[in-house]
Amino acid sequence: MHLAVYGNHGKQGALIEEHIAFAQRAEAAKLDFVFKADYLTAHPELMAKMKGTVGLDPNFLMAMVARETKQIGLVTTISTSFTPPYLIARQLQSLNWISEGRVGWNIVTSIDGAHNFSNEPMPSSEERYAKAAECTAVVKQLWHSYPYETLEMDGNLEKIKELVKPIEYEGEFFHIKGPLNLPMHPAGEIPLFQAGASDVGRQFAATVSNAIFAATPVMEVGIEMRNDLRQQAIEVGRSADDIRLLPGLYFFIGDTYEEALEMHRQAHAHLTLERRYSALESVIGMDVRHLALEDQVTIDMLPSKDQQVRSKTHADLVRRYIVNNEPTVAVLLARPEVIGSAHLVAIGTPQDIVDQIVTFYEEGALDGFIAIPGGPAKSLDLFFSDVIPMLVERGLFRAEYEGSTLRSHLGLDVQSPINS
Ligand SMILES: Cc1cc2nc3c(=O)[nH]c(=O)nc-3n(C[C@H](O)[C@H](O)[C@H](O)COP(=O)(O)O)c2cc1C
Repeated sequence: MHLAVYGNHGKQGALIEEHIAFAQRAEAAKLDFVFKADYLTAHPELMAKMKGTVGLDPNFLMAMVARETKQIGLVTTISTSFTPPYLIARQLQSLNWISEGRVGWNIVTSIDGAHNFSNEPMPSSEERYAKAAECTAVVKQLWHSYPYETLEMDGNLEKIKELVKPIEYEGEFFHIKGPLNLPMHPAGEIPLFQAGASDVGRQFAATVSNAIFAATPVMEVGIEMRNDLRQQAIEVGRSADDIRLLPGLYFFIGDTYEEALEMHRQAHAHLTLERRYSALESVIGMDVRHLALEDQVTIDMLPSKDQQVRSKTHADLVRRYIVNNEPTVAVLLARPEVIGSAHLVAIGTPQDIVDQIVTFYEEGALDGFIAIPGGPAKSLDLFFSDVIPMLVERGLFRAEYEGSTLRSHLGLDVQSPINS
């Protein structure tokens, strides 16, 4: 099982130290990687929650964390919609050298941000994925355009010229000559993650990525998505195990279930009814203000499937919940698909959380997870002190690292270390 943590817990003033301490704690627990999302727009809601530090460029942050850790993987997020592939290839390869092979790239097509890149209106999901596919292909070609072996040529210009070749890429979105100005790190190709699970998003992930960061609020969604991704991987000539489903696991852990539930209640206490209505409107374009809280939301009330939404993944999850449950307005407005990012919510004692993880794993709803800490510090403390050791004890998670690259933690083929 692959375990990771989502690091966005910087508080004003203690920002860098807090991120470093968090990563060091995750490393002591032998987690696969720390993960950082990234949004290229200012979200007042996030600013309020994270005290203004959430917008720190994750690449710079990971460079800092790399110097203060030794083994844990570092997965950073870069948008293919707004970042040129040469820059992406160079930044990631730089980070891979700085961290000695520990970097992973979370590929996002972005929900918004077009207004900050002279690119309004936001391109459609289909266009963003078409660009993502080209961008990723170019990035990989650039990485390979300057192979590691060049460093072993002892400055022999003729041999270097033979190895370092332009890529001469001509596509719909990009015209790029190359080669990259930085050699590939000997740890091998940087592992790819993808976030976005519409039909075209899944197809893209199944074709290129090693793992998908997913929002699977209920078990059936996880099982369906995992089976689909594995099947699609086979169809494009990969093996089913080449794609790993890693959902977000938003946890609230206490000594008792009641304590954990209270943590969850407090974490959502700021969400007024109006904010919940707006959240629903923003995800799915549906206004339920005219209904009473105890009224049922029925299938025929759903807006057209063809309307433009910010994220098909998130809109489909809300639609799916309404179709399957026809919930009351009150129940719908408390769902993680509406008030959160649709991640799986785990509330309870360490034993409850472990039981939930094991059930999902055994049912084939995940290959691991990216833990998203919720609640006060105690919740995170119990995650490290109790949940992880219990998973180790059950033989589901490593007690020690076997290597010191992200490829090694993910079980990908490991290249020979430098100078061996
Ligand atoms: C679990 C998850 C995490 C995401 N994280 C980010 C992120 O960090 N930054 C970002 O700009 N977009 C993020 N997105 C948005 C996706 O990149 C994508 O643009 C969006 O979901 C639309 O794609 P879709 O049509 O496949 O849903 C995330 C989406 C999902 C489902």
